[in-house]
Amino acid sequence: MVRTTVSVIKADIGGLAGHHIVHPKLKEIAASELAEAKSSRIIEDFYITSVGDDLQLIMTHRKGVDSSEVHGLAWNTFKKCADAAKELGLYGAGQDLLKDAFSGNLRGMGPGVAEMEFEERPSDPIVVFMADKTEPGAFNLPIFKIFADPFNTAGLVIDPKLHSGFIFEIMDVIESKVVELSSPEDMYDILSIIGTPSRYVIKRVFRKVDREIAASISTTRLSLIAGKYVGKDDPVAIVRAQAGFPALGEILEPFSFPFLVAGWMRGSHAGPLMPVSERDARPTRFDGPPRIVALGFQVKDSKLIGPSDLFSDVAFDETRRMANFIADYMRRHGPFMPHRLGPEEMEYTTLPEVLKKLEGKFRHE
Ligand SMILES: O=C(COP(=O)(O)O)[C@@H](O)[C@H](O)[C@H](O)COP(=O)(O)O
Repeated sequence: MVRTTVSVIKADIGGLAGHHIVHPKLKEIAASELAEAKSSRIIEDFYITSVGDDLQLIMTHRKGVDSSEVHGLAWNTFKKCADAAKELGLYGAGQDLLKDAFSGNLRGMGPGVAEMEFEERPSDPIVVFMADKTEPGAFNLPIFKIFADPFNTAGLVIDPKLHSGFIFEIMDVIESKVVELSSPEDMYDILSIIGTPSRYVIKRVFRKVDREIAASISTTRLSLIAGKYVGKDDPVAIVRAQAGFPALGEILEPFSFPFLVAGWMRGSHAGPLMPVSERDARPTRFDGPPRIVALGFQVKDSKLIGPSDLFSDVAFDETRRMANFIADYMRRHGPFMPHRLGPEEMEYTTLPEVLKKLEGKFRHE
């Protein structure tokens, strides 16, 4: 049986009008690079889109996860786009390409990667999530709800295939360590760490009965690679749906609540995560508010059928209205916490430079 790999690889390689949107020319270049790779069978299929100023390469292939050929293809594509971004004078051209030379894998190089390999079911629906102006830990709350909260996912109670629960692989991004915890039995332990999303990030989820991959989330923290703020990580995730996995509607349900995430202006503010259509993935207000797009595909013979732009549903209108209301409320705090993030998270922004200047002005009392 053929195994298919889905790779979602993204990078911010330059924005039109600041950190706003991707110029169409960059999408054209990426499309022509991936079309060539498809004809030479490096990949089987692809879909290109953008969310805010992040270029998104959604690809299927048969080379497995961490394939140097596929990662190399993404790297070279981003490099070509970055060159074009420089020529066009786009803002932050090449921003997420933090290393000079590709050395076989994108890990630690800047672009965000979510990948999974599986044997296709007769019908295999997936959801690809792409966020802008936030960090990977933003997925902790919705992924937990999808795979562990029976008030969100009815199937955890009703469906025998989901009833034994899921295994969460959680990464400590500061110490580069992972831990596996199982739901429902380790639920309180899971929550005790993923409630600190700046440090503990859900990386993968497996179905407990057979360890089948259920979700994969990018964990790149750009500031930890670069040692300073170089734009937000803007994570991506892949989630499998239906027939032994949560239903499409159970996967989307957590996003009907515009929960607060870290990011927004200068990566330094808490704000509501707004679910939007591809058309509305153009953050402007205070460089945000942070937003997320969800695309639904069927994977068939390693080809991508679709997508359907899932948050374009009017059922999310009320969430967007609430997100705008929360954005107003949070903005009125100006430079005060908890709108502005706490000192630990501000360490990787430009605030420490400002505080340093003040050091000499303090006197003991
Ligand atoms: O967080 C931001 C950009 O993140 P992004 O590139 O979208 O990951 C922005 O809010 C910038 O920090 C802000 O526009 C200031 O940018 P600079 O003028 O310092 O480049």
